[in-house]
Parts: sequence; structure tokens; C-alpha cells
Amino acid sequence: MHQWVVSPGKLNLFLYVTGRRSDGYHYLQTLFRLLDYGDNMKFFVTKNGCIRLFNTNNNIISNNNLVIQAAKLLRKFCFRSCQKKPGVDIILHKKLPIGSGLGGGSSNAATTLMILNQEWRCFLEKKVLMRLGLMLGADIPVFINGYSAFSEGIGEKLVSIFLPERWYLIIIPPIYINTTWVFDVYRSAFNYYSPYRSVEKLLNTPFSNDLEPIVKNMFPEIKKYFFYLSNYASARLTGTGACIFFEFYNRYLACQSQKYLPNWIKSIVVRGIYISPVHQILSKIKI
Ligand SMILES: C[C@@](CO)(OP(=O)(O)O)[C@H](O)COP(=O)(O)OP(=O)(O)OC[C@H]1O[C@@H](n2ccc(N)nc2=O)[C@H](O)[C@@H]1O
Ligand SMILES: Nc1ncnc2c1ncn2[C@@H]1O[C@H](COP(=O)(O)OP(=O)(O)O)[C@@H](O)[C@H]1O
Repeated sequence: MHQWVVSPGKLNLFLYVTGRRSDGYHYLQTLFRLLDYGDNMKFFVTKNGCIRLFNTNNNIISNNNLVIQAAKLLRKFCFRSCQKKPGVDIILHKKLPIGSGLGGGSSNAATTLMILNQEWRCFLEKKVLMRLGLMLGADIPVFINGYSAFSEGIGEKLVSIFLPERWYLIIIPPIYINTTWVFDVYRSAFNYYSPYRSVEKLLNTPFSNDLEPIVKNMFPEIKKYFFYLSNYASARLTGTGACIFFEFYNRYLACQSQKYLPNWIKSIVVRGIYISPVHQILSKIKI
């Protein structure tokens, strides 16, 4: 796969925490919207048996990078008993801010599993890849499933949902938020779970994010952003943050609103999509 693949970001259009599993993970009901904006990745299969990551624009290369973990997991699963193991050189050009709630790391891991499943001729079914992905992170299955979706469980129960075309103005505060911290505080300081509701009910209720008040409390800087943005329109946090987004009917309206933002606020305008660009590429390739 010598062409660039877009590893898309996501937004959580709503997110409700409905309980907690015995292993500490929380049950969520969330609406994932995939985005036409993401990181760029390239994959070069090699015969030297090495799994290597080259990062073009920041320093997140390390052995615990989700990209390396995903490649190693797939290889272990498919080539455990083979003497000669395939290798790969992966180039990653990050555009999605890290620890932002846009799901970049999870998306990169999902893209790696999907592309290498094909390039290494593993031919695992999607549901098997999703199970492997879930071993690395709760947000990975939605990217492997490849559609904007309503999700339950910890992220593994997915129902694809076709949503009308919308554009998003995403504000990027310069803050890194660790998902584990947010859930730790949620558990210890906020003894409340949302009631479990049907997807129909949730889609017809004003959307919100249960983690937003926690994140505002933990990060006064985020609270300041919300306070400032309240002059514009109603904004929501995606996932555990730090990004904040507004929804618009078209690109023009999103860009007009972006123009009113002061220079110190970093932002992007992106389109919500139904099918992941990775799936679109894979469906065009004949093996
Ligand atoms: C909550 C979401 C919403 O999309 O937040 P973002 O990270 O995207 O902001 C995600 O499900 C995050 O998914 P992901 O980032 O893959 O999380 P993981 O690596 O699996 O988990 C990191 C940590 O978050 C907590 N965690 C995560 C997901 C979940 N449903 N319950 C949890 O309690 C656990 O403490 C876990 O150890
Ligand atoms: N390829 C990757 N891209 C981004 N983050 C990664 C990657 N691999 C591992 N990580 C780690 O995953 C964590 C979550 O990053 P990210 O997916 O960007 O956040 P979020 O889920 O909030 O959008 C960070 O601690 C980061 O260091």
C-alpha cells in the first residue's frame, strides 16, 4: 500500500456513562461521527521481519505506540507458528492533536490492523479484527467497523447510523487530556450514572456529554474556553476532551463562524462522514 491512507478522526456527538464493569471500565452510550479529517499513513511491507514506525512531524515514536502494538498483535495472532515473519515500515504524519478526544491513536491502530490484514494476506474477518482492536483500546472497534455509529458496552457494541451531512468547527485547546485521569475522577468524585436509554430516545433528546462537567472542573483552562465560546453558539466536548465542537448545516456557515474566532484560538473545519476513508480504499483494491 504505497499510497497515503487517511486515518480519520471522530467526534462523540453525545456521550453518556451508564455504569461500570467489574474490571473498572465504564459502560457508555455514545454516538460516534467519523470525520473527513485525519492523520496520513503509508505502509511498506518488508521481508526483514522488522516492524518500524517513522513519524514525520512529532516525537511519539516509541514501542508503546498504538501503531506498533497493533502490528505486533496482528502478527502474533496470524504468524505465531511461522518461522519467517513479515515486516513493515509505517510512515505516520500526525494531524490529529494527541489526547484531544478526536481518537487519533485509536484510529491509527485500527488503520494499521486493517491495512496489514490485507497486505500481510491475513484475511481475518472484520469481527475478528474488531476483537483484536478492542484488546488495545475501547475506541478502536468503531474505526475498524468503518461507519459512523451508535455504540454501547465500552465501545464494542456498534450500530452504524447514517446521519445527515453536517460540518463541524472544532476548537483545539493546547491541552493534553489523559482518558484514564478523567474516568478516575468521574468514579471518585461524581457518583452518578445516566439512565440506560434506547437509541431512538437518545437521538431525540438534546445531545450532551456526561464527562464535560468533570473535564471543566479538572481543567480550568477548558472552562475558560467554554465560557468564551458561549458567546457564539452551543458547544460540546468530544470524548474526554480537550477538543470542543460546534455543528453546522454547511461548510460556509462553519467557515463564517471560524472567521469570528480570535487568533489565539486554534480551530479546524471538517465534514462528518458515514464511511471511513480506509474502507473506501480497501474496497477499491483487488488482491
Ligand atoms: C471515552 C472515550 C470516548 O470516545 O474517550 P476519548 O479517549 O476518545 O476522549 C473513549 O471510549 C476512550 O477510548 P480509548 O482512548 O480507546 O480508551 P482505552 O485506552 O481503552 O482506556 C483508557 C482508560 O480509560 C478508562 N475507560 C475507557 C473507556 C471506557 N469505556 N471506560 C473507561 O473507564 C479506563 O480507565 C481505561 O484504562
Ligand atoms: N499513534 C498514536 N497517535 C496518537 N496517540 C498515540 C498513538 N499511539 C499511542 N498514543 C497514545 O495514546 C493516548 C491517546 O491519544 P489520542 O488517541 O490522540 O487521544 P484521544 O483518544 O483523547 O483522542 C496518548 O497518551 C498517546 O500518547
